[in-house]
Amino acid sequence: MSTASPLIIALDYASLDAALCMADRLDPSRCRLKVGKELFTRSGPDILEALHGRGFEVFLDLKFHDIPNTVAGAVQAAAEQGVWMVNVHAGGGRRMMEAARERLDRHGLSTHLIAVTVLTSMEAEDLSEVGVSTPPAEQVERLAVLARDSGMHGVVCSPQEANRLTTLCGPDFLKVTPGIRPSFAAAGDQRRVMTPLDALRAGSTHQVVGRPVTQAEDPMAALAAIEAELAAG
Ligand SMILES: O=c1ccn([C@@H]2O[C@H](COP(=O)(O)O)[C@@H](O)[C@H]2O)c(=O)[nH]1
Repeated sequence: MSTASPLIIALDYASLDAALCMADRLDPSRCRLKVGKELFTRSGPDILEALHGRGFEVFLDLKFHDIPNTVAGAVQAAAEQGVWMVNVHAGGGRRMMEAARERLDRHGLSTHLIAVTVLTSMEAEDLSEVGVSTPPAEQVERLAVLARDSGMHGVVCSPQEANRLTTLCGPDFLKVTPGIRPSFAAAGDQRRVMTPLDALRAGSTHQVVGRPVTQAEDPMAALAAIEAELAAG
């Protein structure tokens, strides 16, 4: 089932059972789901089958980053399992991204392919330690333009950069934004954050929300509060 909601709930759980327990409280008409490294490493493709069987569209967030041939094969494997969206690291470069896109096109696979720019947990100091002296917002812009030119359908960025990327890359370019923190939630390890309403107003096309919902005392109440905030926009 497809949904008009911009919300993607991150199922960051250590077991298939725990993830499905949460999925069974959610409704595919109200959100999409994201499967990341921890859950996929524990459960393998079974989790995708289980979520698809429950009617959810799934973002497989494995952030592939390797040589072009390897990434193209991994993206093809993900798309053949029917995921709605898959991603690579833009830092893998133009040839890697082009190879991934070309592989999808060659096999007629319509999965959305996006690229991670700068992780939302990183700030200027973190970038500087890995040899990037450019400020985060500028680095995001550089990688987003490269991603667009390499055939990506959009990027993962912080909502703080969404507005500028709409100007740079066009309104149809997807801005998938983790780093969503409602006023009631702690930032934790995230650094470049925004509230759901501010992210919506900034032009985020999809909002990834994990712990503010999954670790809330009452996850359904937390989700409803986020939906109410978005409805005000
Ligand atoms: O830059 C990025 C890329 C991916 N993520 C993922 O999004 C969720 C966010 O979860 P929260 O609990 O809401 O912080 C998580 O699965 C990350 O792996 C990201 O945060 N930043």
